[in-house]
Amino acid sequence: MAKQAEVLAKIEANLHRAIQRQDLATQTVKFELDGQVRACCLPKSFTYSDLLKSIEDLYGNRTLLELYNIHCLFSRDDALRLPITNDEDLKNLFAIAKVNGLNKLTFFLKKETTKTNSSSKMPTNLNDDSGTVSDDGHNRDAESPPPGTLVPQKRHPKLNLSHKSTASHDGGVYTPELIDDIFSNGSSSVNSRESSGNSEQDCKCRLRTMSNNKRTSTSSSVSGSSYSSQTNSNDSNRTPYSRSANTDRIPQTPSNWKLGRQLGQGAFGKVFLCYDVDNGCELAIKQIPIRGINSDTTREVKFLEGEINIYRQLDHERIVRYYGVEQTEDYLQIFMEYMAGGSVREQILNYGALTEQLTKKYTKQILNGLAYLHENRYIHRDIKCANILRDISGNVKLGDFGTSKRLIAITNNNQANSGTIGTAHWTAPEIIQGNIFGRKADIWSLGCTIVEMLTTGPPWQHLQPIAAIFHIVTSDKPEYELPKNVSKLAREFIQSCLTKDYQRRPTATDLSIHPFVCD
Ligand SMILES: Nc1ncnc2c1ncn2[C@@H]1O[C@H](COP(=O)(O)OP(=O)(O)OP(=O)(O)O)[C@@H](O)[C@H]1O
Repeated sequence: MAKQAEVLAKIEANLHRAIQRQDLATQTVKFELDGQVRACCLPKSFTYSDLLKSIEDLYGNRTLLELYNIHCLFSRDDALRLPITNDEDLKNLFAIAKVNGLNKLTFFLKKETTKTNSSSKMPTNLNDDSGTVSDDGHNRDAESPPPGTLVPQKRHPKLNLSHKSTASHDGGVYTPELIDDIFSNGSSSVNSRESSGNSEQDCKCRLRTMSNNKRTSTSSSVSGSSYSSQTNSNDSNRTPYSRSANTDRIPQTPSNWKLGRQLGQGAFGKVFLCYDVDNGCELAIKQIPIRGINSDTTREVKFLEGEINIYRQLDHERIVRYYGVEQTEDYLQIFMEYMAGGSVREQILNYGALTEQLTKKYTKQILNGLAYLHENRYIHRDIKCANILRDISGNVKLGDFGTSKRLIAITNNNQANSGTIGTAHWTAPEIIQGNIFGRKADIWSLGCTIVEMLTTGPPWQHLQPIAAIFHIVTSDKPEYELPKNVSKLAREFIQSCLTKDYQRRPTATDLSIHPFVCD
């Protein structure tokens, strides 16, 4: 009997060791194509051709011919996706995964067109093992799920934050960096947000706590444009989109308007001038193509609509005002305050790096906007010169807050291969490591943005996005070279923004008393 138990124990130990060996040699890799999530096992250091082979096995060989690009998800809350195009990208990816202790990689696959018309596009002799594909790319005819199919609920990797966060599907919401934050002011609303899980409801809750005295009054430094959204006790300065004086001044979405000239193009869509026929005002409108989106994306659009309706209530002289959102068959249209000077990115492209004097002025104004967002428990998530917009008087405001993550999901796009400069280089290390997405991440991005203003590019500007994010997580200090005449104070300010440990990184309020901006 004892002998039998001994033999059984030995077999069990051997089995255990074998399983462990197996675990070390392979890893689970997850794929998502048009909402179809599948997974397979690949060797620990697989090659680009292994990756393509797996995609072919899981989705059918014609998929490869239609594939536009393969993106890897780099942060656990889906804020950063980067293209994987060769073995070099994969090598960087493995290195980042190793540093971050990631065992599961997720790849997003995007087809050239959302509407798949495979029969006309594909050679007829191709071996198709995936059944017919419908307009939304879903496999309708397959009798049983294809190999590697995962249950749909698993679409987004669950956040595994070391601290409490607000609802995971929120856009630019607050995540406390420190455990103290959870129990300090606003803890009850954090809890209520977590329990409701309804982004619009939750944000309303939060905004109700915004006090009117936090709003700054219109100053002479602000644009003289009649569309400026500054609040003031004097209602004569109110935007035409404001409601009556005794409401919270939530701007109305224009209902009768004409499309004007194109102002610019970003990763997710085009921005146009928009003329409100009823009151003669000009706004900016961002049009994001959504024709042919699948049901997962429809859900993201709904969330974004809810969030923008909340952001409409944010009202500060350093924040570009949102005027609402509208959905048509073809586009999601976001109405915003028109900033006649365009972005600081364009300013740099047209006129070169900024002087320290101007950088200081912009930094001060960006800090004011950030402090307001952070006090109200929002995170911008995408601070960079392309999202700092200028009015006609040469003052700046923060634009595009809170929408980046949602737009990545809606357009299944990333910014690195869209002709725009992307976001990877401005991303804080804690985001790439998947630890937390808090206010301090905006401070890191601010540091990168100041480097961008002074040198025309962020730290590690010469690197490809995936190599840049590898260096962000592995290097002790970001790599950049400021012009020789940049002052010691400016250098210190940038260094403190780029403190790798987010717990030691200063807040926007701390920085607002730094001598660089107080002088
Ligand atoms: N509110 C606005 N007023 C005036 N022009 C704007 C406004 N918002 C955007 N633009 C113009 O449109 C361009 C594209 O803006 P968009 O926000 O789509 O992309 P981006 O921020 O430049 O890049 P990315 O998509 O990578 O964030 C800007 O560079 C700017 O010139």
